Amino acid sequence: MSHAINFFVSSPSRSPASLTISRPSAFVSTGSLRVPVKKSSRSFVVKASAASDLDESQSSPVLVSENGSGGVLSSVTKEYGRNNAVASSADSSSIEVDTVTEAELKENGFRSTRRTKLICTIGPATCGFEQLEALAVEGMNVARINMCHGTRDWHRMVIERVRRLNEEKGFAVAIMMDTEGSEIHMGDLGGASSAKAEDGEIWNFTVRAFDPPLPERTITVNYDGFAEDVKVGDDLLVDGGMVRFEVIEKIGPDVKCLCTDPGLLLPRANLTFWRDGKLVRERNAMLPTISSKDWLDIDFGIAEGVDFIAVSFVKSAEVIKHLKSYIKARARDGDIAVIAKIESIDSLRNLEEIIQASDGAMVARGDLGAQIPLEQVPSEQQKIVQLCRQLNRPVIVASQLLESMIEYPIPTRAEVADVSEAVRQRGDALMLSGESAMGQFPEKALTVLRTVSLRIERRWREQKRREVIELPSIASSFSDSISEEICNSAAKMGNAEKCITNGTHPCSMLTFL
Ligand SMILES: Nc1ncnc2c1ncn2[C@@H]1O[C@H](COP(=O)(O)OP(=O)(O)O)[C@@H](O)[C@H]1O
Ligand SMILES: C=C(OP(=O)(O)O)C(=O)O
Ligand SMILES: [K+]
Ligand SMILES: [Mg+2]
Repeated sequence: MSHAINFFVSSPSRSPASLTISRPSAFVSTGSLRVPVKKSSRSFVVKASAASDLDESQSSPVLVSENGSGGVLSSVTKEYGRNNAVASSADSSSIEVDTVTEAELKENGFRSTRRTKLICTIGPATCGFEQLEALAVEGMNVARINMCHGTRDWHRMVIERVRRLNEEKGFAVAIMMDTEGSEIHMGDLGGASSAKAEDGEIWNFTVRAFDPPLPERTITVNYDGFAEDVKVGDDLLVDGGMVRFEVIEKIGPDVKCLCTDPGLLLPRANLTFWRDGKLVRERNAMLPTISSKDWLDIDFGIAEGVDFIAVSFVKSAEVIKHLKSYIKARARDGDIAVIAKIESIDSLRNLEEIIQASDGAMVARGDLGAQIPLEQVPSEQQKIVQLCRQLNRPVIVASQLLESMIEYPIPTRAEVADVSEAVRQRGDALMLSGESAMGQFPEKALTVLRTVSLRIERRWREQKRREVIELPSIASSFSDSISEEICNSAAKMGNAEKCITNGTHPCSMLTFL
């Protein structure tokens, strides 16, 4: 048994448009959840329905035109005209399309079969209307805004642009708001976009507040207990170990640290400290998952009608349940899907109940890799993805999928293998972070995600065609079992025949004769 979870974004001008996240599961579907988007009276539906995820007619995202006929976004290629948002089709009910390239249009006959959804973190590199449109054309399904960065006015501007893109150009891009969470992190570097820490340099980590500019080699820390909690000899990991320091001296609110692994410091990067090879987490465990600032951001998200709220550093199911009832009481026309970010040891400990309580989960590998040994991250990813599939929850694989593309136009082969693996595991969505927020090649990175996803998905379909059908025996009498054998043989031969027409070696048919 398999089924699909559909993400619909319907707009008054062109409704309903839907995005489908589909995946097989041994479990029966759970029903549907309708979420309103107030400003544009757009609605968002998470709906489960019976469908095979390898069935092209069921698994592809759908954009449907005003009159209900299937259509394709004309803005995807110059050839199809940018102003006319929807093209008509002969068979209105069966055409299912996504944003597609011209090549895909030709190859698939106006049908995109991509089931893996693509999420882009929006930042300075992609917040312009045209940049957002370029991402939508490349296949962005969800725009993510990270409340760790930027002001609410900035995020509102991005939300308005995405809504305008949907209304004017016919896209169906959803909005995901990601909470800051109350983990320990650095300040904003006094306005600098980054700072380089070199091997052997001494930096001052302090809880004192400064007016910009900051004194040289100074990092402010958001957590008052920081200087108290660290000890001389502790390792201080920035952004999950991208830069590493050793604590060498404590002077009141200042902590002097020696850079032992050089690298680029980014504003508001996360900080973790390790003692004797173990993460120090006593204080972290006491911090609330949703801080008072996060609650204000959540109110903002509800007022703006975001489609998803991703909760950072979830520790238990309780916080998800609390947030869901909070949203239910406040969101006017419905609901907002709550995504649990799995990025801490606590979330791994309470994984099943957290996923059960959530509408979906994110494997947030960036911070997860700072909390557990790096070599454990791939197996945890696999476990989370599998569990989400069993529990019928969509799952996002996030962080560093194409990290090198922040600077370079092509990915490393290892990155391509990582993306392929996430799709092969049947992750429902892949997410770009720095690659799209502040990288030099956001569109190219998205193209890599799209093409790799399509390639792996095509492979499943080919494999599926070759699969030997296992048909359970259900006959209760001798004559029924004869009928059953005949039917089973016919089904197997039909399947084998399909293999031949698809180029499979005819010898494979022998198995069925
Ligand atoms: N709204 C924003 N304004 C400015 N910079 C941003 C914004 N969103 C993201 N960025 C930049 O992109 C980087 C990667 O984004 P993301 O992964 O969402 O954040 P983080 O690295 O804090 O987890 C951030 O470190 C930050 O430098
Ligand atoms: C997605 C993640 O969270 P954020 O980018 O908000 O730190 C992560 O840690 O992998
Ligand atoms: K965040
Ligand atoms: Mg994180």
